[in-house]
Amino acid sequence: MVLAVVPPPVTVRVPAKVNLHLAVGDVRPDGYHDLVTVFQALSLVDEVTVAVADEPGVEVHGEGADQVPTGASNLAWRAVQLLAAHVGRDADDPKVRVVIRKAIPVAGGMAGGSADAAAALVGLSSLWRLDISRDELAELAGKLGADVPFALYGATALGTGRGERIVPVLGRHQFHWVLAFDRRGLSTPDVFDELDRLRAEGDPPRVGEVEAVLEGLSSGDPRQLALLLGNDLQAAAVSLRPNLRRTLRAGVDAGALAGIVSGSGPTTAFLCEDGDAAVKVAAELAGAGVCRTVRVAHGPVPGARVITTEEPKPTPPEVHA
Ligand SMILES: C[C@](O)(CO)[C@H](O)COP(=O)(O)OP(=O)(O)OC[C@H]1O[C@@H](n2ccc(N)nc2=O)[C@H](O)[C@@H]1O
Ligand SMILES: Nc1ncnc2c1ncn2[C@@H]1O[C@H](COP(=O)(O)OP(=O)(O)OP(=O)(O)O)[C@@H](O)[C@H]1O
Repeated sequence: MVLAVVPPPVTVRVPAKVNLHLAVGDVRPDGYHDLVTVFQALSLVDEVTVAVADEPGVEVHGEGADQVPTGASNLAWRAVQLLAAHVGRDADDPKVRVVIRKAIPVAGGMAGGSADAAAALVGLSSLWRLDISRDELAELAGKLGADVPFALYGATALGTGRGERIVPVLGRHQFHWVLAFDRRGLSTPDVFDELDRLRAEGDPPRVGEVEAVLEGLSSGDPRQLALLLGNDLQAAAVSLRPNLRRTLRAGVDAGALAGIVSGSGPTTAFLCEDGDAAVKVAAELAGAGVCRTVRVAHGPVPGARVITTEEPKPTPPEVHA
């Protein structure tokens, strides 16, 4: 008699991102925009478990779970199907169950869905014992979305092309952040469309050169980096959500060194002097009543990686506004 050994489930922890610098070029014929961006992975993480199962599907728990599709459009499920097809398995019946525990806000500009997709790729590579390099996974990741490759690598990185071409940025310094979640999400294509509209009408501000940001990062001085943070999508996000202006002001009034919209928003990210300052800014911002929830995080942290079940999940202090 031959007994089939079912491999144990694999859990992957994967970070959210903030763009320290996001320069957006003109719209391309394929509808995308060329970007030059600096990503940083933060200690705000989703956890994704993949397991062999007769009943395939996706389960979502945690932050914003009710807004996440559990069918074929879930980005983690699309990752399962893409990897299955790539290695010659049955993509329509991959015999996998995916459980997502979310802490990254949905449609928040922090690449939450992209993170889950990257985690599914890493988790399945381990579950199926695939001999596949991170660079080969990154190729597949880029097909799922512009932000997915970065979630594989984490840390701090320069992104070009649609944002999917990643080069690591070396650095030993930790930075401390406060994140303000807005009451509702924003659609990424809507924010890019709004930027095109604003540019057709006038000349919204553009960020400076990326080199200065890379120097600010290597100095390790949050005061220097704070002066260099910039996001071309910020004007568009604020145009669609004028309340973000008040949130950005409230964070700086609370003592943050600088505040920016994270990616396409509406999450706002505040760089702080150190960990203690971040806790103080978070408490004050929560009291200002300008957002739904406030979190403290630090970065850079590693990209998607398999964790052992003993490893406790970091629980960033949560302050309800
Ligand atoms: C805003 C950022 O988060 C910054 O890192 C990303 O550019 C967005 O990355 P993403 O959500 O992974 O984006 P995708 O899922 O690939 O694309 C969603 C939509 O965003 C717009 N999009 C995205 C990336 C890019 N370089 N140009 C774009 O115009 C396009 O309308 C695209 O159809
Ligand atoms: N696993 C997932 N987690 C979150 N959203 C998902 C997922 N799969 C599909 N979605 C859909 O994708 C949409 C965008 O979600 P996501 O949280 O990735 O946005 P985002 O963080 O703003 O993305 P980005 O920063 O990459 O532009 C959601 O509104 C949701 O309907």
